Amino acid sequence: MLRGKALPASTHDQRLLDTRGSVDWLHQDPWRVLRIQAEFVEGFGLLAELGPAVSVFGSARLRPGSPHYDLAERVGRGLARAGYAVITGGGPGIMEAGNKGANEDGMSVGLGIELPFEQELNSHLDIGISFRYFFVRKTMFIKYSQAFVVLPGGFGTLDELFEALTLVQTGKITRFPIVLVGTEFWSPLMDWFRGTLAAEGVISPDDPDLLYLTDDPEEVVRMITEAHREGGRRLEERAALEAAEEEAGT
Ligand SMILES: CC(C)=CCNc1ncnc2c1ncn2[C@@H]1O[C@H](COP(=O)(O)O)[C@@H](O)[C@H]1O
Repeated sequence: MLRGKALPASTHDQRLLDTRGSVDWLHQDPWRVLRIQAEFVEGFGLLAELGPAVSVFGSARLRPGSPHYDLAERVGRGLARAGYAVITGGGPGIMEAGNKGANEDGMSVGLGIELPFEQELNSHLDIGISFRYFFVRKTMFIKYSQAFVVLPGGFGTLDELFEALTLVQTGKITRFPIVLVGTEFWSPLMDWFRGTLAAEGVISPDDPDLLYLTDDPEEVVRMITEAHREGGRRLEERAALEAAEEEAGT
């Protein structure tokens, strides 16, 4: 309820119907909420029936010919052949390589981001969506994939890695393997986790074990499928135990 001086100078109807007015309001936060909502609706709608999927992250800057590009392509192919859709940021570099590998044998998805410079989704996609908001896009990666594979990359890649790691560490997502590909690139980070973060007591000693580390695309697929199989088995065991307890009246 609004009274007296709190009353606005015009009504919602007036502002809707008066097309001659200023359009500054288009850029105000209440309107943005609807755009944000629209991005969620579009993303949820397009991805709802995707099936099992793995997100592949890595540098936008590495080009064909780089060993990491080649590795990402092989990872994408392996995941697709194992029945996983591959989701990337839809851009160039490692993202493009992951999509390219997946495209022939499975579903290839790109969740792009609007950037200050012109940027197109790569051409190896079955489903491509461009987001305005980073946080909406990040929700899609987490919601629609069951594992993250992280190849060498810069700040964008680290942001995606640390978000998933925090969600797993705090129990917000479970049965969610995170695989780092590129032992030479990632080992210094793992050493820092153990030698500094765990040693200083700012993470638990076993937190670094939340990450798998490998150079082998086949092992990436094996680690993910085994983690999912193991997680599924544990869920079934728990359900059976609960059913038995219920039957016994305990
Ligand atoms: C050439 C160039 C800089 C293009 C940027 N174009 C991009 N298009 C889509 N996703 C991106 C882009 N840049 C960063 N990202 C996101 O951040 C990660 C890569 O960032 P970086 O290059 O490691 O830090 C990707 O996994 C992706 O999800």
